[in-house]
Amino acid sequence: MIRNLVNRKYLLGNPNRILFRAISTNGKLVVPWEDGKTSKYHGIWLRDSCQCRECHHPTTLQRLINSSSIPLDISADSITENGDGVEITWKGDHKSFYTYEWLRDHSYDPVLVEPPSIKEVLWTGRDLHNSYVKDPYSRDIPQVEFDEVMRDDAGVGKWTRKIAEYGFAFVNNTPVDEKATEELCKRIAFVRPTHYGGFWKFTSDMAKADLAYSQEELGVHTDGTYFTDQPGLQLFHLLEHIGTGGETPLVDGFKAAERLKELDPQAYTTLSTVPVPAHAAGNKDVCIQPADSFPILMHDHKGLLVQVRWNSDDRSTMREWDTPEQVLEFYRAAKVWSDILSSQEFVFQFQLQPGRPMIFNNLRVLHGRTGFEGKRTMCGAYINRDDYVSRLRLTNFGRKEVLRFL
Ligand SMILES: C[N+](C)(C)CCCC[C@H](N)C(=O)O
Ligand SMILES: O=C(O)CCC(=O)C(=O)O
Repeated sequence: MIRNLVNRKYLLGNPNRILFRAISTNGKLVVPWEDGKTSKYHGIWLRDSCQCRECHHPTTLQRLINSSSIPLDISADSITENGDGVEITWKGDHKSFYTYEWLRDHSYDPVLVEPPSIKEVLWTGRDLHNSYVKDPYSRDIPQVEFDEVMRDDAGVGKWTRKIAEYGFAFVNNTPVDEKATEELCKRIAFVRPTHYGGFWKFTSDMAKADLAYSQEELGVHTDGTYFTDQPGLQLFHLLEHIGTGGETPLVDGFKAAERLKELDPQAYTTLSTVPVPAHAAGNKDVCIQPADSFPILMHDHKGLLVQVRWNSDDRSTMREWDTPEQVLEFYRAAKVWSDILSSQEFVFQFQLQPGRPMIFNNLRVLHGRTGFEGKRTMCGAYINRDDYVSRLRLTNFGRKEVLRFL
C-alpha cells in the first residue's frame, strides 16, 4: 500500500504490482489500480505525452517535441516508481515522469475519469410558461443580476452556468443602453464580429438586407446557419418598442430533438444526416455560405447531439441529394420537426423587456419573433461558442481543474 496516497481521492495502484513489460511494438505500461481497474498505455503515447520542460512548455502548455520523431516501437531502458508516480528512462536516455494522478486522469484504455461538466436541464415551453405568466422573476426562470455579473468572476460563473443548464438566461436590472449591454457581453468574452457588425443595434429599417431588419414574423430558428462556425451565444436587449407585437418565442432544440427521436426515429436520422445548404446573400457585398452543407441535427464523435442548425428562411435550394427518394423523406422529416418546434407544448413565448436582456445558446435554443408594428430597437451581439465554454469552465471549475484534462 502506498502510505501517503492511501487517503488520496485517486485509488492508486500498488507500484510493486505494476505489471510492466518492456515497451515495444506490442508492449505497454500496465497500471493496476487499487479499485481493481487496470490501465494500459502505449509507449509512443507515453513518450509523446512527456510533461517535462524539454517536451512540454511549462507556460504555454504546448508540446515542444516532434511527435513523428518518436519511433513507433519505442521502448524503455528502465522504469522505476516513487510514491507519486512512475519514471521511465527511454532508449536514448530521455527520462519522463508521470504522476499516478496524471496517469489516472488520462487513462484511455479504459477511460477512468471524465472532465467536470454541467448537467443540462432540458425544458418544454409549458414547463416555463406557467411559471413565467405567474411571475416573470420566478425562480424557475434562469436569470442573474447585472450587478453580480459585472462585479466579479463568481457572477460570470453563475451566469454562464445558467446558460449551460437552461440554454438561456435573463440579466435583470441592466441599464437600458448599448454601452452597458456591450460591457455585459464582454464579461463572457469579446463579441463575434460578422457582416452585421460587432456589437449591433438594429431596427426595422432594412439597414441590412435580412428579415431581422423588418417587422416580419420570424419562425423559431438558430442564427448563422450559413457560417461554418455558427455563432455560439446570442444576446438580445430590447431598448425600446413603441407599438404592438414583437414577442420572442424560444424552444429548447435539444428537448425538441429528444421528442423527435421518440416520435419518429426515421425523421431524427434524416435530419441528422441530410446536408442542408444555407446562405446570407441579401447584402450586395456578401454571399456567405458554409464550407460544407451540414445536417440540422449535429452530433459529436460520441453520438451526442451538440448543435441544432435550423433556419428555414436561410436554407438554400437543395441540390445535393443521395437519392431522389431522399427529397420527399427530408420534407416529411422537416415537417415533423417544424410541427414540434411550433407546438404550444414546446414554445416558451414572452415579451423582451428593456433592462432585461436575454442571452441564449444559439447551438441549442431556437428563437424567433412575432410580427410587430411600431418603432422597435434592439441591441446585442454574438459570442463564439469556444470563447464562452472556456469562460464557463474557468469560472465554474477553476483553472487547475480544467487544465487537468488537456
Ligand atoms: C442579430 N442580427 C440582427 C445582427 C442579425 C440577424 C441575422 C439573422 C439571420 N437570418 C440569421 O438567422 O442568422
Ligand atoms: O428582432 C428580434 O426579436 C429577433 C430577430 C432575430 O431573430 C434575429 O436577429 O435572428
